[in-house]
Amino acid sequence: MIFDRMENGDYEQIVYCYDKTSGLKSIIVIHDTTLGPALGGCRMWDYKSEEEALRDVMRLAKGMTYKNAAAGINLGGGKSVIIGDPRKDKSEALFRAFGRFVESLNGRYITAEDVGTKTEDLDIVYQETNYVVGISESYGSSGNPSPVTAYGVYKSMLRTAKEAFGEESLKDKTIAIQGCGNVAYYLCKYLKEEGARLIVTDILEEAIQKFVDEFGAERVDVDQIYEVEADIFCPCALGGILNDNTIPKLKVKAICGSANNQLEDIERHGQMLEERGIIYAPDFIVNAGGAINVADELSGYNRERALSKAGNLYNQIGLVFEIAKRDKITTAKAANRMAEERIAAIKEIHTSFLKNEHNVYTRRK
Ligand SMILES: NC(=O)C1=CN([C@@H]2O[C@H](COP(=O)(O)OP(=O)(O)OC[C@H]3O[C@@H](n4cnc5c(N)ncnc54)[C@H](O)[C@@H]3O)[C@@H](O)[C@H]2O)C=CC1
Ligand SMILES: O=C(O)CCC(=O)C(=O)O
Repeated sequence: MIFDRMENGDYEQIVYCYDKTSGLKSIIVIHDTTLGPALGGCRMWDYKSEEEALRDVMRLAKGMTYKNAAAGINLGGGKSVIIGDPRKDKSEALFRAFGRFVESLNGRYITAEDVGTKTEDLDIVYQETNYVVGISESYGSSGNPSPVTAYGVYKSMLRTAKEAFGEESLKDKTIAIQGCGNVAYYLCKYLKEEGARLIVTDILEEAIQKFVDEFGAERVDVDQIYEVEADIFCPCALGGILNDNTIPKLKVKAICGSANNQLEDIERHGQMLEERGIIYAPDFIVNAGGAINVADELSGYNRERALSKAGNLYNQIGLVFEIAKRDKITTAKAANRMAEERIAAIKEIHTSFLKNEHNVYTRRK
């Protein structure tokens, strides 16, 4: 069955990694390496089943192919998951064991952070492999990608507001934020400065409290976030949250957030949003700042350059809105089209033989 799923989604490689002593159970998925080695973070989550973990990592890996392609990054798409509770199951041995499996792929997969993993975890991974980005700045790396991701989300939200409300200001706009984590935190700094009103939720009480205290945000229960009266819904937690149950509840004019894979079904739920007159800013365009930031490391990290490229997501989102209107398709489809066209074009120029094939990884200083 797994080969059927790989064939249907055009996946290159799935690697199951197990280490008895550390208890590591991890899945690394390489979706597509047309543009270069597969880049994507490592998520640590307490999945209820192996199937749930596999489904998540396959969706995330494919999303990275599209994200990197649309953002103009010369890298393919991959992702990994570690099955376990990030609050209880982390250890040095676990992350070193994971690092050894990443190393065994010899550069076909480059890991980074995602939900449940942090810069300090990746510093441990770095003990075993060079194929890791977003480690501590003291190693000459780019550090935590979340501030740059948040900047890209903020710029994308300005462009989305222009599309939805006719002006790019977020002043006095109400933003409903799902997930009070890393990206949401840095994003809220911008939103607060703009004079937006914030409504937040999280499954963790302490995470919410920080946003209430620091940003004066209003809190709601986890399920209420879909029903609040707001201008923009900003998903910053996990994926699959725009679905048959939630879309009919939404009372917003636009959606723009950092979470990966927000639409449970790209075709159907993209269409449902369109029919409800809700402007959807496709997730993998909006949240590409993180990938842009860590990918920049591979050519000798420069913060200003990374921020400037993340800021350009304002224009990228604008382009997606234009393509959607021009081709009379949903914004979700327009974003996919943009990525697919770039991959197809680059594949074409890769047909001729080059002795020293240019490898982006070797450019790292
Ligand atoms: N950190 C980065 O630079 C990037 C993050 N992303 C995506 O953005 C999203 C957020 O990432 P981070 O802020 O780094 O993660 P994080 O782990 O710091 O924050 C996620 C927050 O969501 C909360 N959460 C989980 N399930 C929830 C639910 N059902 N309802 C409400 N809250 C819930 C968690 O308790 C946590 O506080 C993820 O989907 C991630 O894949 C995408 C690109 C880059
Ligand atoms: O932002 C990162 O940490 C690396 C890229 C990634 O995994 C993502 O954008 O989801």
